[in-house]
Amino acid sequence: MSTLLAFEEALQEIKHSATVCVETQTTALSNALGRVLAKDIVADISVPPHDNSAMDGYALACDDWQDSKPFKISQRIPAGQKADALEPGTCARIFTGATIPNGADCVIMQEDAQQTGDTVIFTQQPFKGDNIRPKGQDMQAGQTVVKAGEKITPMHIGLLSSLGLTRITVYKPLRVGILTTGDELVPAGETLKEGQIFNSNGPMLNALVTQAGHQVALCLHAVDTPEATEDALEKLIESCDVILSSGGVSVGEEDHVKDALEKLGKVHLWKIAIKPGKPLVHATLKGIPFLGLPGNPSSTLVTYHWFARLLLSVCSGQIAESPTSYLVDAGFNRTKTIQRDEFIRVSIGDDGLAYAHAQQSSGALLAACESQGYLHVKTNTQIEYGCSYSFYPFSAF
Ligand SMILES: Nc1nc2c(c(=O)[nH]1)N[C@H]1C(S)=C(S)[C@@H](COP(=O)(O)OP(=O)(O)OC[C@H]3O[C@@H](n4cnc5c(N)ncnc54)[C@H](O)[C@@H]3O)O[C@H]1N2
Ligand code: MOO
Repeated sequence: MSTLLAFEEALQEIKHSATVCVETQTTALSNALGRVLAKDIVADISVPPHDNSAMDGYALACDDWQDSKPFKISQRIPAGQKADALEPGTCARIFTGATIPNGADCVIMQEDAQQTGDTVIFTQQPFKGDNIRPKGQDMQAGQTVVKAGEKITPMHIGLLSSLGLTRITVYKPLRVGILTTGDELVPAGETLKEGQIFNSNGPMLNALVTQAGHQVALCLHAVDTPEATEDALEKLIESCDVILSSGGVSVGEEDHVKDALEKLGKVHLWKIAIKPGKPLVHATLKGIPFLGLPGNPSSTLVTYHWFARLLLSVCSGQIAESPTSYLVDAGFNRTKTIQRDEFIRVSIGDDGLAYAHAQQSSGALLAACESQGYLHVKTNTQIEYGCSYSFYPFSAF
């Protein structure tokens, strides 16, 4: 146990060893959803570009107001039209989004006005700035509005369109290679022979990588021999920016991934104090970052969520953000402690408490599908009913 690296230390080590491994390109903003911004975007105009009305109503200088005083309507300003300077002592009929004329400093909404012909009276006293959206309220010219490393969301597409942008600089998609290992594995669709199981980690990793916005460049499978493992790794090195593997990282003589890594590259860390996922291995192969995830499907899932997701984020140019968590109270007790940080698959009950799925084996995947996230129980910690622990919904990853 003493040789296991602490969870937080492993996270920091993987995060700090990773660098951006993709080039940049420009792309149409309309095609940029989910891409990673490569250069800060600085607003070159203010939005809105001029003071404008937040209401349909009347623009005037509020110092001119007196209770029930009739105001002449000296101009009509629909949105999208140039406004003339306000004739002193008058008001302008104005509509939502229209430019505030020079000389006016408030807008009275039409529900608080009585218009007769081309005059209008206002019974409520207005104040400076009422119903005016000032120039630059949303963004000021010169302001950095989106930072390099942010993933473009639909809100960003709207925001950048409001600056008039049509093209932006993004990182090229990260090409991820996936290697599954194991003599017992056959692809779904084939017929199982005695002792065989279907390969579930390959398709699951493919989906996780794709969901994160990266490109799966090559998926290979290697039987449990050193030659097959090295051969597959050599092929992945040729065509990928980062490589993930599943299985073959434990201590048995059928586990060849770690030896192959030592032969072809440099191993940085092996074995972490987490459950599930202990035999995780991190290496570099000819300059290419590599993470070997343990083969038990829930260990693959947990180590992907915590470590591979982080590595791929940094390599793809993203700002490495920790997954969002919140504190929830446990709805169960467990007196036994273990010397590993544990990620228990739990659901949140109607009472707001976290309940552990009955099946916590690292070989079981249905438990993850039937749960809502992880309860993080730190090393050597008991679980006490009603005490708070960090809950990470699966959507946080
Ligand atoms: N003597 C010890 N044995 C084991 C240790 C240990 O410390 N000492 N650690 C255990 C832990 S913890 C884990 S986790 C596993 C991880 O082992 P590997 O990463 O070497 O994985 P494999 O042995 O190749 O496979 C483990 C398990 O997962 C199934 N598997 C593998 N790949 C897939 C796949 N693509 N799809 C579906 N299922 C897969 C495989 O059939 C095995 O059942 O080691 C423990 N042993
Ligand atoms: O650490 Mo292993 O992933 O529990 O089975």
